[in-house]
Amino acid sequence: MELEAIPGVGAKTAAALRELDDPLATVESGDVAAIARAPGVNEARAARIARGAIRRRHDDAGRVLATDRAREVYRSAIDLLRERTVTDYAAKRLETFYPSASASRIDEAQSFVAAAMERDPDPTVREALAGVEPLADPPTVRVRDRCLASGDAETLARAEAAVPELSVETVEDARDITELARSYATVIVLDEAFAGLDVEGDVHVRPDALETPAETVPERLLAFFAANRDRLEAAATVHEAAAATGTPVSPDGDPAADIDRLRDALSRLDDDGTIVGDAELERLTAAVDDLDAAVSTAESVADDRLREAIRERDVTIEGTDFLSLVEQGARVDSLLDRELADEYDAAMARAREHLADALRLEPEEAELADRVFGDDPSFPVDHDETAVSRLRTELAAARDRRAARLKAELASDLGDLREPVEALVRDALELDVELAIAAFTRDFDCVMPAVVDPGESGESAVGGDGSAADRDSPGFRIEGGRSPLLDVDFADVEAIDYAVSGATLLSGVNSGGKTSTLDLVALVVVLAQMGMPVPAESATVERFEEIHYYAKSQGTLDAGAFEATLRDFGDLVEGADGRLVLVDELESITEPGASAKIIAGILEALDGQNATAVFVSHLAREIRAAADFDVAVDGIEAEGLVDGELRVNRSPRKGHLARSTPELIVEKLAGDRDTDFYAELLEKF
Ligand SMILES: Nc1ncnc2c1ncn2[C@@H]1O[C@H](COP(=O)(O)OP(=O)(O)OP(=O)(O)O)[C@@H](O)[C@H]1O
Repeated sequence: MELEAIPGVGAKTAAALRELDDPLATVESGDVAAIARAPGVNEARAARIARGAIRRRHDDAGRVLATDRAREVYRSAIDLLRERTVTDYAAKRLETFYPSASASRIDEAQSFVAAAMERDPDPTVREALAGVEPLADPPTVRVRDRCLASGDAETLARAEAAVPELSVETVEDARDITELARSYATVIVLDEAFAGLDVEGDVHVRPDALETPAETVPERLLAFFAANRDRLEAAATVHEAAAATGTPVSPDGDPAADIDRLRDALSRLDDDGTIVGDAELERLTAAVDDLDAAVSTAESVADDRLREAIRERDVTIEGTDFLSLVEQGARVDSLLDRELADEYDAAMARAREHLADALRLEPEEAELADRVFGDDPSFPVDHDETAVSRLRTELAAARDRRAARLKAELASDLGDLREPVEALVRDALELDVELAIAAFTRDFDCVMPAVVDPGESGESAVGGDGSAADRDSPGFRIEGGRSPLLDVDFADVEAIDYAVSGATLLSGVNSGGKTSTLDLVALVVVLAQMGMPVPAESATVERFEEIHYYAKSQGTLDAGAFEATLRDFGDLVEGADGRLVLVDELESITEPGASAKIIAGILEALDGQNATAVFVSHLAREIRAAADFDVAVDGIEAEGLVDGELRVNRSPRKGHLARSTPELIVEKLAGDRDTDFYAELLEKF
């Protein structure tokens, strides 16, 4: 499949996606973080691309959300889910769920979601998730003591692209290589032709060096793991915490990467990509760093020793010595040599001992250190700078060799973990998606709905009453539905039952819950077609082609807006099969008489088709009168007035025109007051 075949992916986006390792597989995986690694593609865009790929896979070109209000309900659904995520990744990944009209897409989403619903949103796991993020590629590290060399232009170009960390040098002959070996600690020659070359320095002929980056530049892997240490440790903790709750992240129980090995490798790595925890490397590093200070302390130690020895001795100078001192400018050192030879030797031994101890030198290193304090007596004691410098060079070389070996070893350990840790982190992030769905399920007492085929006649979601059952469209049936979108605490939301097949009016008292019922129906259908659980005890919904939800208009429309609205409905009733139409008080757009006629006309047009429609209206009686067919009416009934407050049964009653609020009040007054006026008024209703 071509990338451009994915809905929403144009030539520019496709070019950006081609920068990914395996663009098609990445886009198909739905891994929003991986898609967002393409240049210029942020996570929101990545979610849209992933959604496009899903649509493409399921041949799902339709747009189920057909109106602004329907799209708002979807946003609310997504927000309720997203609020339950811990990571940004999961929040974005949830956006790849959309209400679909494709049975295969809904099945696919439902099977993922059904497993997610079983998860336990354990607080320790959620806490650990806070530190998990998609793995980042650290900036390229520059390694200055190693270079690649080749005599072939094509190999040089490949080397530059494959190993940007190292300098790439052109060489023509062994002389060039010898020259390079003077400037770089290590030279890696890429041409087979130089095999067997004998030049001085650390020169390797490795034609496969570009294919084995872990050996050529272990720094790359080390930098990757160092930069991602916190994320990796957090992901490891997620896996451990999830396993401890008895519900491991991966279905087969084993994390994608060996966590003990990962933790061990990370403990050997510093945040800047250097090696830690190796006593020998630490010894050598400290020895190089402390060398000057240790030499100077060793001198003081020897001086103290000599000073003490001299102070305690009576030195007898023979006349000839005294004369030679005075006449020939001979130095006291020569006297020291003769008179205090033993003490001088002891002081020097003390200095050497101190140096070896302070720097924790190994015997062969100590031999070099011995030369720092030679046999020429002097007071104060002096050191041999050349010997110090040799010692420094030897120690630094040993340190660098050790570091290089450890880096190579660690990189080879980490090399095996490079791929698995990607999966380790992705699984942890995916777990967050699942836990959000599990939390949503628990918080709103959700069930997995049945989503039935529009063409399944006799499978009506409504059934039960004859009129509805013989329709082709199953419509929806919700039992014990409780909307989380209400302005009351979820605990206080009253459960409602409602089922509709075909077109119906929904009447009822003011504030009885008509709008809330439409919201609940829309939310349940949107969630069901996303493959998500719904807030109800049970629900069966038709797999609708489109959801048209019109919110109540904020007042009478002017002529232009009215005409536009009417045209919308004109389009809506054309080919309305498979559509869910929810309309809230359409009468508010114009004067009541005209409204009733318009609503009656729309219902008539819908009635002949396999559409499911609920029109909330206070004009049910007038609409019925204006319609040429028997309009179905449901009603949210007030059970009565208690202390001036309506007591409502929130579940709409099927085939029932509910009394309006004014009618209820007149009825109450007719009962309370002893005048004919209210009784006569009541008869008019
Ligand atoms: N199922 C319910 N459980 C608890 N409270 C509810 C429920 N349904 C509605 N309510 C409460 O009733 C209020 C009014 O509901 P809603 O706006 O849906 O009524 P309505 O019938 O559309 O009113 P109107 O006829 O004035 O447009 C809501 O704001 C909410 O506080």
